[in-house]
Amino acid sequence: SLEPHRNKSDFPKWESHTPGTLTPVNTPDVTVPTRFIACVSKEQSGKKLTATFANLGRQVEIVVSNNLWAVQQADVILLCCKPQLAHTILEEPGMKEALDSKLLISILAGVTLSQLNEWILPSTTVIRAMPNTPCKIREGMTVVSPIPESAEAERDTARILKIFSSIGRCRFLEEKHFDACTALSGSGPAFACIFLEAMADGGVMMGLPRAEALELAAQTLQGAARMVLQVGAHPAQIKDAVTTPGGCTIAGLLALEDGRVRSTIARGIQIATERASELGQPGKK
Ligand SMILES: NC(=O)C1=CN([C@@H]2O[C@H](COP(=O)(O)OP(=O)(O)OC[C@H]3O[C@@H](n4cnc5c(N)ncnc54)[C@H](OP(=O)(O)O)[C@@H]3O)[C@@H](O)[C@H]2O)C=CC1
Ligand SMILES: O=C(O)[C@@H]1CCC=N1
Repeated sequence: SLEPHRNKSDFPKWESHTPGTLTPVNTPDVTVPTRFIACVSKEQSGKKLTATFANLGRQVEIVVSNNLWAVQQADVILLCCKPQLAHTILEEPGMKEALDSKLLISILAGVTLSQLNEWILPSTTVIRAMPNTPCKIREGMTVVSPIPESAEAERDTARILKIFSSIGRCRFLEEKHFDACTALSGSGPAFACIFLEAMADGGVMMGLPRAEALELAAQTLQGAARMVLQVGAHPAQIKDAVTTPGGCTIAGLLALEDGRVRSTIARGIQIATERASELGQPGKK
């Protein structure tokens, strides 16, 4: 059994919106997008995306080098370019007007709301979102900045939840936390995969075939993570429940601690946060 490490009242309350949170309704829902347009700058990228969406059986219009036209067609615009390109794209002649009274969602690391607001009209609602790559399999984690108060706030909230809770968990957090979120959940899949690969390498070192070692490592990390998210167990409880006195788990844990595994991982998040804060900032590469 999992012995309690903390008071019940201390347990984290998962307030994220998850797939399935939003129940389908019979009446047509204006917050559900019905038309999708994807913009790229290179012909080659356009061809690649056309093939990708055709394989997925998805109806997406691909537009090459014509962002203005695409924005004119849209109610909700997702800005997904490299951080240093935002300024150029948003300041294209006619873009401000095309964005007038619309919802602009930026997933750009580092680029602040105050920067974005300088490049658009006050009538455009702009929010930040920080998704991660597991969104591709609807297991993403997206953090969204608070919706500014306005007459359209309720509709915008519904639209945002429709988009991001359909591809994983989605929660609102103040913008001041965005660089840390960028590091923790945005870059996190890369950090988790380093750990996953290292676990598999250990198995291979001890004679396990590579494919099986990877499967064991991936399912074990997924299982442990789900115990935290679904059961509400504290990570320390999960650790202690596996750790037989004098057994092999404690032997492995001590070897990991000798390698300063915790501070190394936590410092990785710290450094990535610091780097995220530089992205898209003037004078920084
Ligand atoms: N990678 C991740 O896990 C995450 C990334 N982000 C953020 O997402 C953004 C994109 O990152 P990433 O996906 O890695 O970058 P990519 O370079 O893979 O994607 C950028 C996309 O923008 C398109 N693009 C570039 N210039 C223009 C332009 N002038 N007009 C229209 N489209 C253009 C590119 O098309 P083309 O090839 O034709 O130029 C490409 O499809 C960054 O701001 C990053 O901070 C946020 C969360 C997670
Ligand atoms: O590495 C990056 O800059 C982006 C932001 C979050 C994940 N990847």
